[in-house]
Amino acid sequence: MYSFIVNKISGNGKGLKVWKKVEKLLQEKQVNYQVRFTERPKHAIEIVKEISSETCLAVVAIGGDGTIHDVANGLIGSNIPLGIIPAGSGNDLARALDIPMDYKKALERILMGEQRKMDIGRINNEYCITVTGIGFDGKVAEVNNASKFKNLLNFIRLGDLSYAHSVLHVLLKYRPVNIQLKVDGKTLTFFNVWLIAIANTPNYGGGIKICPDACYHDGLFDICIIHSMTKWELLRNFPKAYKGKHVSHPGVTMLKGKEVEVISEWPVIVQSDGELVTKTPVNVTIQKEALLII
Ligand SMILES: Nc1ncnc2c1ncn2[C@@H]1O[C@H](COP(=O)(O)OP(=O)(O)OP(=O)(O)O)[C@@H](O)[C@H]1O
Repeated sequence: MYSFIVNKISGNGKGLKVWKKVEKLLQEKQVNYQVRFTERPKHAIEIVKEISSETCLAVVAIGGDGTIHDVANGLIGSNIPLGIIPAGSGNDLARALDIPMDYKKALERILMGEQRKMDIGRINNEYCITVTGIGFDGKVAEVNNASKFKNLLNFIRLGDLSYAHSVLHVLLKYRPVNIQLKVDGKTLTFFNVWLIAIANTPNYGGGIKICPDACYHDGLFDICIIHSMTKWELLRNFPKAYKGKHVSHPGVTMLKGKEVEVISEWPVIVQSDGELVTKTPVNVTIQKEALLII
């Protein structure tokens, strides 16, 4: 039996539209399934906990990265594989795992049953699947999640642009902060830090390649620190990040590590998979091959 978890409102209603088409296909193919719809943030975690690992072949999330974040947080430690049918605004995890954006192809792949293992990040008692962003992009996630403009862009099928719109909005007011970073026990200090991205997969924000070399099964985070740049420089270099070309700028430091601790001059927002998680200080550790993907 396949258990589907659908966030109807992901991608501004795309979740429900995709589910209706998927359900038709499942019936045509006579696949044994059950479905639950999420009713609120974090509800998917509770739903997953009610699923029996004895009868379940896979839990399939239909939604965006926030939905997958919740489903995966329920699945860790269960040995049930996670299937993904993208239906969000950004779909960065699907992109990183080469999961087709087309629901038919994504479903076919799930039904084929080939499994792979992926690393995940742990922050306190929460798990991060793609990228943990600290500082500027934590604030951007906060603004983006509350944005009405995101819904409008989704409606006209330009959902990928909503993150860029929120970036410009936050840029006007954000103040960079001095940060102490401990990577695998080594302490480093950075001044005027805009953001720190701790990445298991390369992209976030609808295709921004913040850590272009991040690999989901190497047991390491790729870490990007953007510091000592003026607002103007940040703005000018932002488009380059869509191709991962920002990394050669002197204000960009790239590191790798298994455990990252961030202490900042004042508390700044931490987001994981686009969801607000906590504020600094924060400790993020890699959990090698902790999630099965189908
Ligand atoms: N019924 C619901 N009502 C309100 N929020 C919900 C509901 N079900 C799930 N959520 C929350 O909706 C948020 C957004 O979902 P999701 O990230 O999947 O879509 P998205 O933002 O359109 O896509 P992406 O993250 O790929 O840009 C998540 O935080 C999720 O927990």
